[in-house]
Amino acid sequence: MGVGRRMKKQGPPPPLDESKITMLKKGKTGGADSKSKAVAAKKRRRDADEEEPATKKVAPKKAKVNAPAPAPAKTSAKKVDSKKADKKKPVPMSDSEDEDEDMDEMEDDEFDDLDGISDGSLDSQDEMEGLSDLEDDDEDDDSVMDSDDEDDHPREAMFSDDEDLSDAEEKLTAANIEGLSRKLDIAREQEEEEAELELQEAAMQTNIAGDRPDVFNDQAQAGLAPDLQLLRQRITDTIRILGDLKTLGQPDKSRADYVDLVLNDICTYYGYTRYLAEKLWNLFTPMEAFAFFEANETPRPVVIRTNTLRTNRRSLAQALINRGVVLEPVGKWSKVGLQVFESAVPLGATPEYLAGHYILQAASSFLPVMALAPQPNERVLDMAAAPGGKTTYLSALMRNTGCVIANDASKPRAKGLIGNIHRLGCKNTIVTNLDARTAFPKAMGGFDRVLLDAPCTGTGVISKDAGVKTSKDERDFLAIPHMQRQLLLAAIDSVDHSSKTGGYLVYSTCSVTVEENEAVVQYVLRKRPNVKIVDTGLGDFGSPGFTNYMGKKFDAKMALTRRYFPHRENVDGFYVCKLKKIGPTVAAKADGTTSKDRHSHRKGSKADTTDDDDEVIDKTPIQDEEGIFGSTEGGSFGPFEEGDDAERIARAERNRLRRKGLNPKGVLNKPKKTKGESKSGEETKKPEEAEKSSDESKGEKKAVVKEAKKEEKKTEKKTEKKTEKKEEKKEEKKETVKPTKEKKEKKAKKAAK
Ligand SMILES: C[S@@+](CC[C@H](N)C(=O)[O-])C[C@H]1O[C@@H](n2cnc3c(N)ncnc32)[C@H](O)[C@@H]1O
Repeated sequence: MGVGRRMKKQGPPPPLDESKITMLKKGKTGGADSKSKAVAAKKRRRDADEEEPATKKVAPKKAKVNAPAPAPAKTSAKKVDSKKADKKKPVPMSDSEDEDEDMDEMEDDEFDDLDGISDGSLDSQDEMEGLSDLEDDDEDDDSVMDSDDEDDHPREAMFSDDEDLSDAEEKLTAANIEGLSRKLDIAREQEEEEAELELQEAAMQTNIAGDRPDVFNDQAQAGLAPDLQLLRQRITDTIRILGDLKTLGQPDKSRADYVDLVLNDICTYYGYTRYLAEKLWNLFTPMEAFAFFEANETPRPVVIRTNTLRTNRRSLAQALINRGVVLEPVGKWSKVGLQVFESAVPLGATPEYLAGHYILQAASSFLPVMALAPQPNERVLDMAAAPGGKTTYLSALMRNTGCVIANDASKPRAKGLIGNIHRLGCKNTIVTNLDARTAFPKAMGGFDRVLLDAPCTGTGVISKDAGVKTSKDERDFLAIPHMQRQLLLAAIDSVDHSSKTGGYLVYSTCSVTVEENEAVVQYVLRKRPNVKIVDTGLGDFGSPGFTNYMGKKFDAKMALTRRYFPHRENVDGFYVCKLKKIGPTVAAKADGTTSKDRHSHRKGSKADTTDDDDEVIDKTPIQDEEGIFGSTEGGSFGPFEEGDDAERIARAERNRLRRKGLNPKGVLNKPKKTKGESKSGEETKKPEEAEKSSDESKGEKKAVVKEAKKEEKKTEKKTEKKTEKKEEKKEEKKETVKPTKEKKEKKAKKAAK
């Protein structure tokens, strides 16, 4: 079965909904709620199984393997019906009333001084024709307000019932009946597929005594292209065996043998490098890893974000429906997202798009902004901002007040950023084009909040960019986390810990690897004890971050960080960590004395005179109820210094070349090619890849090569010295030989005489 057929079979992805999180999570994640979720999921499945007799049977996949007993399954029709019933359920009055009350309170307490601000947003709205539904706008404004104060009741704030959700859906249903019925058909098909998948899963989990499939004898005939269907079958068989190795495994084969086999098959079937396949495999149980690899083969749903600076979600939905777009609210977790199922018009060219009423934005990239929860009138830094999906959301949540500094190191990308800022009408935003590792907080500091949506390897967005499967190697997984650490340290130092409204920063990546997420956070916790991990306020959506991984322990609060996966939440793979700065960063001088906080530019403090060349290492002994923050007691992942990185990277580079059968000396000492000259073979990078890992990561790679060259030169010098010495010795020998020759000649002459 080819990739295309696989996709066809799976159909379009299901709508985004946190209630769809049913995947079992791996024990080794150490995630706080993973076990309970898994148990709940199992229980749901068991309950459903008891309620309903089997209506479908799984045919035996291979003659060789005994077919597992058919498990009872939920009928898809039932699922669809219950879904419909759910949809028709009105939002309980009490909830919405409560919410209104809450909002009133919030307005009174916190936003008394924002009259002018709402005027501002209405002004901009008035500019747009046909968008005069001020009541609606007020609702959306409220939605902006209640997304904050994460320290009080983050969950309620973020996941309170969406006041316009039920209304909007009713209207959408009436106006869009044909499209929605088509959508329901699609949903039904999907449910059927899901039911079948569940059956397959159940079949995989069935433990049949005496059934020991010999997957090792299934080797494809040498020299022939692999039969993808057989390969897939063997992957599922091997995963089943790994689930119960004792009963199903061959006595002479170890777990490592099976893992090796299935990893090779995954590489062949899905097209990953062995290095990346292994890295991703290690994040999950075998069964879940399979689900993850599968999910990477299908696109995520198309989502647009309503720009509340220009319109509100209800008006936007109506306008797009009139143009033949089939859509619905993205889920209760967002008040501005719309999931698009079908569109008769290109979404990037509608009049609403051009007027900046919405932006095409992956659902997962709403999350870091929601976690940061910027407040009106604050000063916010978006450190790596292009193309601006998150910047423009920040600006909207701040209702075009305060100031957002949107920075990006890439000039071409910064141009795209400016385009989006203009289109969406963000008037509180300034664009800078700086290397955030060194520019902040030197150029500017003292921000109330900082967002670092870091450049990453992109392992969370493989469905969008399949190139990641083969382009990311060991070098990238050393150089990119190195840059992420540098950026995050700069982000921390740019936050004003004494901000009255903030003092927060959010670190996010669209990658699922531990090196780029928990390990980076762990590193900065050690380097900056003046920050602590706090709740993201994103509720139960997503999974907790790893508190331990492959024997390495992280800070216990790492469970407060959130992970999102394509196969669990049907969103791009993503990581979100929220930090609170609780004290000043202190610069350590060479003589051991410390200077004052270097990030108080805003207040004109004299502390700004800190020597910028000093390495900033926070030595403030700040404690919380559990002891010193950032303590890595018992852990082994975090502590290492910048210098260590360079050495590790250089070593990895040499090893990589050797593994490829190349001579590191020859490759690394090659003279530099001039601009425009193409590089040879494996050194060539695709443009999109180059963009992803950014100019800066290229800089990192150059540094790697430089480092390696240094080492090579050292060894060259040594060998030169050795050969010099050898030659000297030879000369000496010659000289010692000469006199004996002369003596012999003299003797011979004498004898002749
Ligand atoms: C994941 S993207 C940001 C996406 C953006 N936040 C959004 O939502 O549209 C990472 C960005 O980091 C930028 N970048 C890479 N290295 C950087 C550095 N040293 N300083 C600032 N920006 C950098 C890249 O140019 C890229 O645009």
